[in-house]
Amino acid sequence: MKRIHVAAAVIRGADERVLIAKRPLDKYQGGLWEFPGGKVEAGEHVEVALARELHEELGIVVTAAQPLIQVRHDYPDKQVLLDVWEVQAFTGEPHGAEGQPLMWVTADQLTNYSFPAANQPIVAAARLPQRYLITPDGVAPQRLLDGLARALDEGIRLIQLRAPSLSAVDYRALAERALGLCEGRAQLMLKGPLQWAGDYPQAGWHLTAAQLRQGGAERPIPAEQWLAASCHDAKELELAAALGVDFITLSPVQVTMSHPEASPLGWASVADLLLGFDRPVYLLGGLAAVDIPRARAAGAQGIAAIRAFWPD
Ligand SMILES: Nc1nc2c([nH]c(=O)n2[C@@H]2O[C@H](COP(=O)(O)OP(=O)(O)OP(=O)(O)O)[C@@H](O)[C@H]2O)c(=O)[nH]1
Ligand SMILES: [Mg+2]
Repeated sequence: MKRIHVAAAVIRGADERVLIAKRPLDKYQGGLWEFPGGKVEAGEHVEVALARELHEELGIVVTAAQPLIQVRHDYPDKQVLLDVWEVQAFTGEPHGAEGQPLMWVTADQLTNYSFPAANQPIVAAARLPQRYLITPDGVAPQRLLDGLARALDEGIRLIQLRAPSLSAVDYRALAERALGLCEGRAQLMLKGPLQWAGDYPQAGWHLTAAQLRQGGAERPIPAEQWLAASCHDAKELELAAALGVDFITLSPVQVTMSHPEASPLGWASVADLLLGFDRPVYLLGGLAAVDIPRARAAGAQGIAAIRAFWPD
């Protein structure tokens, strides 16, 4: 069976809301919500197809778009490659040119709508920012919380509380305070034994590669809690996908000050590793905000960093 190449769009409105459309009842998967788009024609460039489909279905003209995520999915009767782009700017007022109902929803509200089975990673990608801040280790708790507050002011929306030099008791106390600070403003990811995850329903859990390698065959925490993992090679990507994580970090892309001994993957092998991996990926290791476009072009969600995103 030939895989059908589909161009689809996460369209951001002025208030960061996302446009979704209801598939007509007489179509394949009719009645489910979708990200507007359609099939790429033979020989057509995907960006051209995206612009054409959005003009046909919504009457808008795309003026700025960048790749968000690629998802391969096998339905019982067809195989699709969903090539999803984030549309940041367009002209015209979207309307359902084919009579399909439209809705603008916040990214977090996307989880309240029924999408085709292939869409789960797309919804995750639409909800996640481009920057993932990892906190520096060895910073006194009050200074760390002050830094976090400033990072939030600077627009950081996803944070991993990493403090390997703290005792379990001190880490948990810090986690409580950091959660209070992040409430309603950012998603906090915690690290540590999985048994702790139930104590922090607002937090996500970020697994180490060692936890991933020990892990079973089932997602260890509820779907409402974000689950992430640190990956370094093809084997760990495979384990992360099998466990059903929502997103990963892939490192080290370049040599970094925090892990000078690790040999870097380099951009070429990063792009190879990401081909066919259908969950949001943050590239990590010696990267900064200027590398985000390159990360996107390589198929990643964005960049994870300590130094580059810590407001010191
Ligand atoms: N546009 C779009 N298609 C999706 C999504 N998720 C998903 O599985 N698909 C699948 O990808 C394919 C896209 O086809 P489509 O029906 O939009 O194609 P099209 O606009 O060219 O329409 P037509 O060929 O039916 O006239 C369908 O098999 C659809 O089920 C999504 O979020 N958006
Ligand atoms: Mg369509």
